[in-house]
Amino acid sequence: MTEVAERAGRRPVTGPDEVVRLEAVRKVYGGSKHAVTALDGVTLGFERGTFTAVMGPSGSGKSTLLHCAAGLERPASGAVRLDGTDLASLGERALTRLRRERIGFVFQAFNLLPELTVADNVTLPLRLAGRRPGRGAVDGALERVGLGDRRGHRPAELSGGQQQRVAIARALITRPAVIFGDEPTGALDTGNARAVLALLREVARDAGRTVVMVTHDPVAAAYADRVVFLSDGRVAGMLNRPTPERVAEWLTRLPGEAPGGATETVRELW
Ligand SMILES: Nc1ncnc2c1ncn2[C@@H]1O[C@H](COP(=O)(O)OP(=O)(O)OP(=O)(O)O)[C@@H](O)[C@H]1O
Repeated sequence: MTEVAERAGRRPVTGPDEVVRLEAVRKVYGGSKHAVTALDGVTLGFERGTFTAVMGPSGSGKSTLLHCAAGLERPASGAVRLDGTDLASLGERALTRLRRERIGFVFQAFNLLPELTVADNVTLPLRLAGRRPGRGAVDGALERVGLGDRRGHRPAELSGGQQQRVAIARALITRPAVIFGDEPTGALDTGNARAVLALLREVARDAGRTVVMVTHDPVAAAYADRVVFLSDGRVAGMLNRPTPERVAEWLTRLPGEAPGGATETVRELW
């Protein structure tokens, strides 16, 4: 753990092609009496076209990390850069605009509007941003997620997996710099979860998007290029080219000290 933190301190301020960079981010909830340190000095970069899974025990700070990286919450100290912009330099309106235009979100509960068609759900972020969606863009996004023939359907007429794919098409429509997923497969059965994970991987590899996903599931995490492990609000380690077995092994070591293998994987990265 210490090794990661120390090495993180020596890293350059921005990496080669990092779309998102957190630098010594601390986030504290509550007042002085009941303060909870959700993030305790997280330094981390996410490179363009990569798929990262964020894992760790309940309460380790995964959602808080996502929220700070996406500008949904402001850190107590430290910095977040997204697509070249220091989020602290933006006021609320500019931050909202940046979120709409540069970030896609995929949540466990698909968050589709039931009264809108699939096509209208997908184009919602563009319309909220005052842009007029072209038919080609909508069809392209729906075809990418394998739902080209469902544009006129309502969410209730689709399976959970299909609804999540609509949510991914909606996340893609603005051509965002980064897509954040908070347990995107948490409500899906195995088959649908696999399809959604394969799609997220494809979105990173083929479409060059940067995907960051919080998950509790080692099998889901193994679809990513890299797993970041959090423990007590800190980066406890990282694993490149994860397999479900190695991820599970890592999880059993958290939040305690990570011996042998941890050092080996830390070396892989730094
Ligand atoms: N709005 C809040 N107010 C007070 N404390 C909070 C708030 N949000 C999170 N926390 C606390 O911050 C810590 C980190 O929470 P976070 O939700 O980021 O963890 P997590 O790893 O995503 O957990 P889980 O896997 O259970 O979703 C926890 O101790 C949590 O109780």
